[in-house]
Amino acid sequence: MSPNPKIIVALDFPSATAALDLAETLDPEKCRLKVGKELFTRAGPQLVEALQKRGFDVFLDLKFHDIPNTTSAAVAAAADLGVWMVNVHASGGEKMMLACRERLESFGADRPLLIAVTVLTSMGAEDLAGIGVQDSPEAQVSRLATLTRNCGLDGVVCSAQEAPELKTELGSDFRLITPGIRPLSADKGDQQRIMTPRDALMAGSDYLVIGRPITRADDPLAALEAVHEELVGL
Ligand SMILES: O=C(O)c1cc(=O)[nH]c(=O)n1[C@@H]1O[C@H](COP(=O)(O)O)[C@@H](O)[C@H]1O
Repeated sequence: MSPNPKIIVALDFPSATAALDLAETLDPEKCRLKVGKELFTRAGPQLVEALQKRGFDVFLDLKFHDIPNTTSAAVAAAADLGVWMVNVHASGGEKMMLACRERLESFGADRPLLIAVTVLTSMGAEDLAGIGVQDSPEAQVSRLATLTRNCGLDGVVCSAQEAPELKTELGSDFRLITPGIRPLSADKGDQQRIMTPRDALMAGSDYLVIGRPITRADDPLAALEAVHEELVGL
C-alpha cells in the first residue's frame, strides 16, 4: 500500500458511467485518476467531484493554452474544484505560466500542483519540424522544462526518455509526469516517445500516466496489478 501512488490512470472515456464503472474497481491508494478533454467535456465538474468523493486524487488534464488572464482564471477554477493537479502548455510562454502560478498562491497549501506540458509524447522530430521547430524533441523539452521551472511551476509532462537529463538539469524536486508508458506487451498506438513502467521510474519519472494499456485491457484491474508487480522494489 503506497500513500503516494505513482500510477495515474487516464480515464479517456466518453461517458461518466464508463469512467465511474472503472473507478469502482480501482483503489485510491494504488492509483490516481486523470480526467482529460473528452471526459470533462462530456461529464464536467460533477464527475470530478464524484471521483474525489470516492477518495481519488484527480489530475485535471485540460492542457490550458491561452492568454495569461484566461488561462490563470481557468487554473483557479480547477483549484476551486479541489483537484490534485492541473496542467497548461509550456508553449503558452513565461507570462502565461507566471500568471497561473501567481493566481494559485491565494489557495495556499491546498492549491493543486501546477505542471506544464512540454512536447507531446505523440510528437517526434518530423512533427516538430512541421510546426517550425528545428530542434530535436529532447532540446525543445529541455528548453520548455527550464522555462517552466524558472516560472516556479511544480513540474512538467514529458516522455520518460527525457527524464534522466531533466532530473540532472532541474533537480529532484521538480516533478516529471510521464505519459507514453507502454508495458512490453502493449500496443504503441499513436504514442512515439515511449518507455516501459519500470524503465520510466528508473529513468526518474515521478508519476506514470497510463491510459489504454489499462483502460482497454480485457481486465483493467489485472493490468494495473501487473504494472504494480513490475514496479516492486522501486
Ligand atoms: O498531458 C498528458 O497527460 C499527456 C501529455 C502528452 O504529452 N502525451 C499524452 O499522452 N498525454 C496524455 O496521457 C494519456 C496517455 O494515454 P495512453 O496513450 O492511452 O496511455 C492520454 O490521456 C493523453 O492525453
